[in-house]
Amino acid sequence: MSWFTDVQILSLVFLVSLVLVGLIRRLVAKETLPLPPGPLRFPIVGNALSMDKAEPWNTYIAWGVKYGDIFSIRLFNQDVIVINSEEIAKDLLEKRSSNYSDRPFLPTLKPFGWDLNFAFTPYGNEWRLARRFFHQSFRAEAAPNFHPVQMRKAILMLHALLETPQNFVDHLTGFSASIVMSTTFDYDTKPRNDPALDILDKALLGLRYMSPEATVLLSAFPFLMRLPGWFPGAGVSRAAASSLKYVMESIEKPLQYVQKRIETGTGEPCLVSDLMKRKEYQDETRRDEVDRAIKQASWTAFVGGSETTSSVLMNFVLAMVLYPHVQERAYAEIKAAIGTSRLPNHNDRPFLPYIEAIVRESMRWLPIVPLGVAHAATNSDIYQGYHIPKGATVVANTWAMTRNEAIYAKASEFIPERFLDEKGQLLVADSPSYAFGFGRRICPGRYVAEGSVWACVALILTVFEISKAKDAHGDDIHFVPTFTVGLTRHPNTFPCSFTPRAGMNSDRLAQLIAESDPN
Ligand code: HEM
Repeated sequence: MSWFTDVQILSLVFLVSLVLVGLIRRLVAKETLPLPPGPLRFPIVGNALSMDKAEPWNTYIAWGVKYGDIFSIRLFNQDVIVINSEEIAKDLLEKRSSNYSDRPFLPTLKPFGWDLNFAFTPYGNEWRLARRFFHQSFRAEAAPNFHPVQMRKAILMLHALLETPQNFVDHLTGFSASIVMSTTFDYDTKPRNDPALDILDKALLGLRYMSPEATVLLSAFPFLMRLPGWFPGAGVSRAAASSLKYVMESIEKPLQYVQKRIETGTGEPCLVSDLMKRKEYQDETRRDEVDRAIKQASWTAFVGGSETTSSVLMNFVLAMVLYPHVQERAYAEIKAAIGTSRLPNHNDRPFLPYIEAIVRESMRWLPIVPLGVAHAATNSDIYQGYHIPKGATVVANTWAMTRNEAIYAKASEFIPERFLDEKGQLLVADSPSYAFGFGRRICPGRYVAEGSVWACVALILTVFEISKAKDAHGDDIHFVPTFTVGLTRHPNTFPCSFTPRAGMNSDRLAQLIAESDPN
């Protein structure tokens, strides 16, 4: 007896044909649809030579005005889709995140040792495991666990600022790194010349080679990466060799430190010790995979947590120098909400909306990752009638989003009031989340980052007035801010003065600390 009747077989064939025809049509349509519009491409180089090398986001804004909020360019052999609006970024990177969570290939990644940073790992199982390990310590619900260490380190930073205010950059970077070192490795950094941070500083030099814009030439001519160090023009391969050495050192040494403390039973819980005690780590068959994921989770926390937080804090200090009136309103709010007999802590956060607005504006005003971290399309796609090719690099231009005058009037100015209503209350619950990226790749360190920035901003505003530094004649030193170049951006050091508020000195600070809740 036959299982199917002829009619059923015919219907099945018909259905399968329909699906196949549909698929072929879609494929053909995708291939024949145009790419998003964009500037004229030159042979071989495409648009690579038409961009502002130091600040490509400005070129992207100018092209966006001409071609729209989504446009395409070509950098040598790479299609790049640039998005200048938050709405389109959300449409693609969030609503279609299963297709837009990959990372573009960077020829520098492995040679520089940066493949152990899971922020650049391709979308897949390796990335999933490292992100899951990271998430267990840094997820939103765990953020309050960081409050005591954030306050402790912020208070140490106040002492350091009282002692040597001229070294404020060191104190801000030291504060940011010490929080991550403590929570990731249970390691207390030294106030000066900490060996772990010194090595990290050297390893971080490789970060400037980790963006599609910075590596266009190397993607097109990979042999440049393989030139021997002595060869003229082999700067990149020399930089790669040095980066690899420091990256490996900055990964291995802290892990050995934790391992030793576990063996001697002396350590406090931290991300790495928790991970090393997991069942997966004990499973010999998975040891290599889990070992690598621990390295990725901890090194990415180390890297992601140090430079980012301190960059936002540098923006904050610069804003206080250039917009001094903001401090008066902030201090008045602190005095009115909690008085002058103790320091603010995270429990006061809901009652200090202006401080919150300053934190948000410090992230928006000069975004520290102006082009985010580039995503890549896993498969080809159609959006607004345009073809987005498989493998295309997708860049969300955060800088452009912060400069949207329809949302942020006088966008290039530092105006915390833009986040408040006429009664001084916060307009929306969240900060501009696009500063932390999009979709499945959104920054998983954002909760701890916001808590650290908040602690530092609130405490500095309570204890100090920040102003322009004075020259020998007592006149203000004027300066034009300059900024670092690379994937992340923050002000280079600038002259400024931290003056303790009336009656503030080490004794008074000690008294305030004694009266304060450590959380
Ligand atoms: C205010 C400070 C920070 C800003 C503005 C920031 C911003 C970003 C951005 C834009 C991305 C790329 C997101 C995307 O691909 O769409 C990112 C990724 C990431 N950030 Fe942050 N970040 C900050 C602080 C931190 C901190 C403190 C940590 C660690 C404790 C951290 C860890 C990471 C990690 C692990 C990734 C990679 C995520 C992935 O690829 O799956 N970040 N961050």
